[in-house]
Amino acid sequence: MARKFRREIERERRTLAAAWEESRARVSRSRVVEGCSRVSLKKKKKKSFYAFAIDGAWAVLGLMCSSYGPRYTGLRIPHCHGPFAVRMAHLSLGGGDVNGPSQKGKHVFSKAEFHVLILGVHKAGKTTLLEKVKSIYLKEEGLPHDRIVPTVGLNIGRIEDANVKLVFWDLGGQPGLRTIWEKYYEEAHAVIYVIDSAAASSFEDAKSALEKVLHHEDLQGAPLLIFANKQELPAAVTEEELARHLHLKELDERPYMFQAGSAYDGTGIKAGIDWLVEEMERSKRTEVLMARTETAEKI
Ligand SMILES: Nc1nc2c(ncn2[C@@H]2O[C@H](COP(=O)(O)OP(=O)(O)OP(=O)(O)O)[C@@H](O)[C@H]2O)c(=O)[nH]1
Ligand SMILES: [Mg+2]
Repeated sequence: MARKFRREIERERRTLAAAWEESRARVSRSRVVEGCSRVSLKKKKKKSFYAFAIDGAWAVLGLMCSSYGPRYTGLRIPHCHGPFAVRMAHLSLGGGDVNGPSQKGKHVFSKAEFHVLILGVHKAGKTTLLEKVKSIYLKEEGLPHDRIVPTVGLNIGRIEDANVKLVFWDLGGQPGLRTIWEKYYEEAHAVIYVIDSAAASSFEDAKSALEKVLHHEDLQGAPLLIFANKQELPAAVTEEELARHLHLKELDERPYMFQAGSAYDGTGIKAGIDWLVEEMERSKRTEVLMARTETAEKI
């Protein structure tokens, strides 16, 4: 009886000891888990601190590049202004994608792409101009003049400047083809309107076609470069004379420039494109088109 009683006490003691061991193991296991979570919490805090610091740096850089930077610091960062800066500040201040800083970097460093429409009446020299633009910027031979035929569809040219990508759309200028022009207006950031400065007989047609372009609501605010082409010909009028001939009233509402030049020898092309790029970079229209593209990308 006493032996039986002792065995029961022994069993009870072992059960209690096992329970005690189990509870100790559970506590230490939870400590290990807790320890882990503390470490990952620390890491998380560190990570979010770095993310915050990087975001802050982007914000400062963005604001420095915007119009506020030069105003308050007297420093202007070259080639870093206009919508590019606004975009940088916007992205860095949380307006960008939800995919984190790496995505922001991707957007900030990718070049802005602008679409430029090349319009004008037939034989003004649009396609020859596009070929010259490609040969100047891409440093490769364009099509020889005698192989350029009247345009029926669309010629596309892509070039990259130091800061931007430019996509040119060259359309046919024959009267029956001009109805196609407006299909491209909505997506265009700017227009190059080419005129044969040596063909006075075509000025009236060039003027009325240009007036229609300027009246179209899909092209509101688009910067306009009027390229007075074929300047190397003796009969060519200067850009001032051409401006007098055209006498365009609607021009006051948009950024515009008359540029004399030649698609044959390349004069005036770089100056014209430099002006156009600057105008596109600061244009309200560019901001609107960019916002529209971003929205479309998100959908
Ligand atoms: N002298 C001279 N001729 C030019 C110049 N640019 C173009 N041409 C000539 O003008 C003619 C018409 O040139 P295109 O480039 O085909 O004109 P376009 O405006 O594209 O004509 P469409 O496609 O019909 O609308 C061609 O014979 C060209 O060689 C230039 O700067 N100087
Ligand atoms: Mg053509």
